Amino acid sequence: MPAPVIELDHVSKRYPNGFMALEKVSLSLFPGEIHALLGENGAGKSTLMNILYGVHEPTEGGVLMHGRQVIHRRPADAIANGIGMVHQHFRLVAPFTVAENLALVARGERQKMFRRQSDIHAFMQRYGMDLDPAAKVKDLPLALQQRVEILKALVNDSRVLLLDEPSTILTPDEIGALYDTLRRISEKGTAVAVVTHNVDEVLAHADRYTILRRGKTNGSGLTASCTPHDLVEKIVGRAVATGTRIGARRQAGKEQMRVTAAYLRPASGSPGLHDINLQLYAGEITGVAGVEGNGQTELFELLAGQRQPERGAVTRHSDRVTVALVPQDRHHEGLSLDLPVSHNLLYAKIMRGEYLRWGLLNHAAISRRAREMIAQSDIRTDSHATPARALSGGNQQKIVVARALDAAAAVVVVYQPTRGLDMAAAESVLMRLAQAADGGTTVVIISSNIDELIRLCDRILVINGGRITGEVAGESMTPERIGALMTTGRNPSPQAAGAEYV
Ligand SMILES: Nc1ncnc2c1ncn2[C@@H]1O[C@H](COP(=O)(O)OP(=O)(O)OP(=O)(O)O)[C@@H](O)[C@H]1O
Repeated sequence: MPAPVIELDHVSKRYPNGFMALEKVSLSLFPGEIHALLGENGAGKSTLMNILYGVHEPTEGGVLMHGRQVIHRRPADAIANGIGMVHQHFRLVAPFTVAENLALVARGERQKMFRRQSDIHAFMQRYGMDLDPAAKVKDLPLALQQRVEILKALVNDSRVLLLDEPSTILTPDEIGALYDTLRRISEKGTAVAVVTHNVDEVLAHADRYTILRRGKTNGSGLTASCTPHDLVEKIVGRAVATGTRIGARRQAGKEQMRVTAAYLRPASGSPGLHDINLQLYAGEITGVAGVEGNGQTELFELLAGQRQPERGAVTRHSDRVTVALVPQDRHHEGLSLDLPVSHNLLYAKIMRGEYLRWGLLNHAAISRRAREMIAQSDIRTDSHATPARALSGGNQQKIVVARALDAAAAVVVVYQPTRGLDMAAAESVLMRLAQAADGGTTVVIISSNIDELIRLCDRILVINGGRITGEVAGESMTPERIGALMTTGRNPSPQAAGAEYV
């Protein structure tokens, strides 16, 4: 077996607040291999990646490259040593072209090279990618923006490529294509490490895995010798039942909200919305499936009341119909990162004056309720007083979902509610949405995760190019049927049951 390119040798990381996020973790990344890093929310995956990439320094232990100890005090040190990283939130300059984005990060002589179209093509083709160097990043779909991020990470001849949850924004086909690209990259001798929560993806595409649990290694080895069951048990410490229907099919109650012939003009990066008609009923879960960027954000904004249609209308049954939201961009819209977990959980209620006593904030009541919500949603935090910024991405997501479900709103609109959550947390969020609907709440779930929609929803609308291209319910909710509507806007066969709009 070849020698590892990079190793972590008994690395521990204690954050300034005293929290021990990693404890004596060792890991080796080999050239030519795809290594999956798994673990529940808060297990320490991002901390580990950030140590490899020079964002954090280990408190104890060392980082070795080609067997020699290196010290990365900042990402620039790691980049200079041939480490590239693709972050979950892309760091591209959207109005710039693909070529300009690559040239921006190129160092030394390579800068010149990234100004010549022919050289850029040759560079991309090395990894089997064929993007238009003159395309503006903002006009590319997310899956292609991700390719630009990968190329950016490779521009300076990286020998190590790190990717933080790259598959969460992709459809199943796009995930396959991503791993084809990663395989080509690894075959060139680069060591690839991917953080993911998706066990099936790991078994299908990765060579080796490491599982973190509460900051410690809880298993590692070759994927060829393990089953999904083995991995799940090591990740969450118990078996998790996934794949079965969540809740019985529900009977729709009274109409709560209606969208009539809504239209939004297409804009750069947005297909707009065209003739959207939708009725939402109490006690029903409506799914909206689609490849990202097909009008989901715009539909969310209409339902949230953040935007008015240019034609058509969005009406609520009465003024008493309130809407709670789980937004797409939880960092900017969902959380105040510097406020404590407790205030983030109860933000809307605090703002409405529900936690005032004698005109002052009732901190005891806020803490009490926050602690209950933290326990109920299994939010992993030192304390309710910890700033939201110090929580792992998945635990931040749990705060946003817990707050939306605590609002007792008539309608809850959630955007990718389980993105970035581990299997156990994802199951718990889906169960809680089901319980809310069983209790009479109207739930709308916008997601590109077809399996999750089929398990949870009573009916699923498919959105493509800003239009609703079909609606399926009951037995017609199959991945094939929905997948076909998502990508082509057509039912796979004319005999298939269910409505289709053209
Ligand atoms: N800056 C910080 N200060 C204090 N604690 C932190 C800080 N960053 C992370 N932590 C804590 O360290 C632990 C590990 O966090 P990390 O982000 O590495 O987890 P993760 O495995 O990537 O989780 P997720 O899947 O939710 O993204 C968490 O409990 C988190 O609250």
